[in-house]
Amino acid sequence: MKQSIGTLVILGASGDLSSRLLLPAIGQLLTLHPDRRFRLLGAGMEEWDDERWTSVVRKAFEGVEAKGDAIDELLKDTSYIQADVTEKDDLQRIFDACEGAPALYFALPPAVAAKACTALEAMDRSEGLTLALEKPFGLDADSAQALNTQLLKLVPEERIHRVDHFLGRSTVFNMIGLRFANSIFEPVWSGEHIDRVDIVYDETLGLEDRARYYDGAGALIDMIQSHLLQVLAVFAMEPPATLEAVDFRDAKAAVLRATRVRGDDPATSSRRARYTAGSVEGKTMPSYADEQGVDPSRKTETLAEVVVEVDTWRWAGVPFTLRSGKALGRRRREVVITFKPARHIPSGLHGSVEPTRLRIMLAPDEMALELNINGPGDPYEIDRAALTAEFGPGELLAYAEVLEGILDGDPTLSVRADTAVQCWRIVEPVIASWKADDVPLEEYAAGSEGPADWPVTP
Ligand SMILES: NC(=O)C1=CN([C@@H]2O[C@H](COP(=O)(O)OP(=O)(O)OC[C@H]3O[C@@H](n4cnc5c(N)ncnc54)[C@H](OP(=O)(O)O)[C@@H]3O)[C@@H](O)[C@H]2O)C=CC1
Ligand SMILES: O=C1O[C@H](COP(=O)(O)O)[C@@H](O)[C@H](O)[C@H]1O
Repeated sequence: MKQSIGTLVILGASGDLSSRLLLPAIGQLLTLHPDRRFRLLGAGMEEWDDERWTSVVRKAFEGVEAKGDAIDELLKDTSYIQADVTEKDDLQRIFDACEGAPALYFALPPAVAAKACTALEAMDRSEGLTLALEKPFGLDADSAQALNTQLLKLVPEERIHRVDHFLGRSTVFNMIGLRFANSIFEPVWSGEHIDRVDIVYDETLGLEDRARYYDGAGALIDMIQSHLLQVLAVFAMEPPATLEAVDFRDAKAAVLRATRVRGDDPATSSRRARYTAGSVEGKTMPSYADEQGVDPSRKTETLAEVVVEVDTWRWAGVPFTLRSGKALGRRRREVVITFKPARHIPSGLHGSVEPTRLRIMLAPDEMALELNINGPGDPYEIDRAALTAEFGPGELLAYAEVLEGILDGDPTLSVRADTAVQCWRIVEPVIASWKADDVPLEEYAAGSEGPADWPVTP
């Protein structure tokens, strides 16, 4: 541990991200790594006082059974500052309450985060200030580039963390171990042997009262532009020499620079849909368009699918389908690698032969290698079998992993400035094509697998 941060400040502390993901992660981190100490400040628009804030923190900690001296100390000393974080004077009050070097975690809608940075520009900033910004980083490639430039006026690059919590998920690193620590996978990890790759993140969750943010984002920006492209980058990278920040982030950046919508044709390489009323896991769900705070005329998609290609020697011609949606009937979070058919199957063998598939599941962390084997009974009959393994959960929650990087000033799991811009560059043609209505907004009933006529992902 080489923690340099004395105070962690959550800006937007009364929001969903803070209570549902950040506070539990802090609780877990301090329980498992009790030698860490820092002050926690919450700042938000809500008229909360210290007591109310502490009860929110305590409840989040209870949810992860957080305990120990570090937890008790944090709870004794944490406080809440009611603030409009786009106002200089309010930010000054926050700095005044910090002990040691502060890290500002922007748990804010992206437009508000950008305004807060503008306010920071005009003030004296605390020594050792670190900034952690959530996805989506900026609103498009130009604004992400402008935000990069603006942030550099505030602090040096090594103290800017562009957070993507999928990089803190243990399975994303499991993919690296599986591929590079075994001699059987890396030799077949290319378009020579792989037919297609599907990165799927289907959620049963609906809007969860997040219309204010989500209705302006939709599934493409909320999930594909950030999380799924990061998973793609880790999956498709060239073998890095080390997993140190410089090698790891270079390798990811090279993949994303070579990635573009398949055939440069978003009209044929993307789909979008929105859920109508239905029932998910026994819970009735209203139509997305009728959810509180939604403006149906924005035509926000709740399910998106984009096919991209990675224009490199290794991956030329392999379609990578990225799909994510909400209110679907089945939670499905996996990377599915479909291998090319066997070159020749001796005549005499019968039964249906499907391609070999490797599934890498993202929570629960598991894998399955689906093979054709001669099953029991008739020795000439081909059957299907799956070799399965559990990776086991990582020690830390994804957000705790990411927070540790921020506290220690380790950028390995944070998204590099150029990469954040590349991710927008990849999806921008899709956004433009959807805006022009070149791709119809289809519908699916909440609780279904998506529009009935969409091809099923393997
Ligand atoms: N929620 C999630 O599951 C995840 C969210 N994220 C990202 O986190 C960010 C925040 O999302 P989320 O928490 O869901 O959004 P919410 O709308 O729930 O929270 C945003 C918070 O910011 C506060 N806020 C808005 N403007 C200001 C301001 N000027 N000064 C101080 N506080 C302000 C809001 O207060 P008020 O309500 O009073 O206006 C609210 O408490 C987004 O970028 C999102 O992409 C990333 C991963 C997961
Ligand atoms: O960033 C986000 O991620 C979550 C999905 O991640 P998980 O780790 O909570 O499964 C998604 O529900 C949310 O819409 C999005 O903003």
